Amino acid sequence: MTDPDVVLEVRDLRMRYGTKDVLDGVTFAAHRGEVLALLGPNGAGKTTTIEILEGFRRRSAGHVAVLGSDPAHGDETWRARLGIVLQSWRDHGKWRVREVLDYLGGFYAPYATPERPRPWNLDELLATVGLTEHAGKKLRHLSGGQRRRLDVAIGIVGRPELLFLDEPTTGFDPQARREFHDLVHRLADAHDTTILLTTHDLDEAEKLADRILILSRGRIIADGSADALSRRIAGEAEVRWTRDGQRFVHTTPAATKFVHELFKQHGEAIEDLEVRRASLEDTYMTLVRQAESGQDEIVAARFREVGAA
Ligand SMILES: Nc1ncnc2c1ncn2[C@@H]1O[C@H](COP(=O)(O)OP(=O)(O)OP(=O)(O)O)[C@@H](O)[C@H]1O
Repeated sequence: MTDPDVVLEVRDLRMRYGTKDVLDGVTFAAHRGEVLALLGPNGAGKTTTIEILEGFRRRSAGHVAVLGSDPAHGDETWRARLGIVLQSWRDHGKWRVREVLDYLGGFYAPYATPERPRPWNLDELLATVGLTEHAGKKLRHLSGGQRRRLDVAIGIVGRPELLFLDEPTTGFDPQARREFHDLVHRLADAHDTTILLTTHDLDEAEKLADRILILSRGRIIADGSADALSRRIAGEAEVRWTRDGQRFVHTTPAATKFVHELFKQHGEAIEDLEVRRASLEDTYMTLVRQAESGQDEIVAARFREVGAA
């Protein structure tokens, strides 16, 4: 029987453009309320994957179920349960923010349920994405960041159960980025929305995602929390300290024990102590480099270990 908590199920997904295999057996699943970040180098196939899941692109082979349906045959009711924020959205510059949201929101009204009133209340939505004071502005007068906030508002106006975000924070200033991160957490925690996002900002992925998926050479080469990936793959921490004006660096898998010994030996002579675990960026670079240099077997074995953790 299918698990109703599984919102996305992708098994052995393949995509070929001409003679080029872009997706070569992609497999992963997402559960209700989970936030997944899909990472990978330029051209890895992230947008292709997302477009297949959205029903905008026909896959070459493999099994895909999105909210229980095959996206290649998704009907209107199915589509109304999805939210999509594309990399860019072209439209009429003379429209005003409030009008666009009101107009698009209207399409979702027939699909309202007691648990999910649709569309989102307009004033609440404008406040949620920080566009209240720009509600009367024409689209062509919005700044890049305001435009991106509107893209997000368009993506969530129908209160989606599953939201796709393709590089959502491009052009956001630090405050808008932080507000957007809070919104993603709220959508996942309070509204039980499952979110699949792509980003090249690893710091953002680490902050937002419950799970990180790394796509490289047509396959998922890692799937796990940022913490689990960095612990299982990079394993070691770097300890830095100063003693008598001299700087020291030591790499160890047992940082706490090492620091304890260090203090036992040198006590207060230790200054500027720092313990640094491998960041998601270190992990990402290691994994992608291994995959690209053809060490897929090692990567796959480690992936299985992480998966089993
Ligand atoms: N319609 C198409 N026809 C032929 N090749 C395509 C088509 N769309 C994408 N590709 C190729 O497929 C590969 C994957 O592209 P895709 O846009 O999915 O990658 P991406 O991971 O989203 O990249 P980026 O990080 O640069 O956005 C690229 O090599 C691209 O050139």
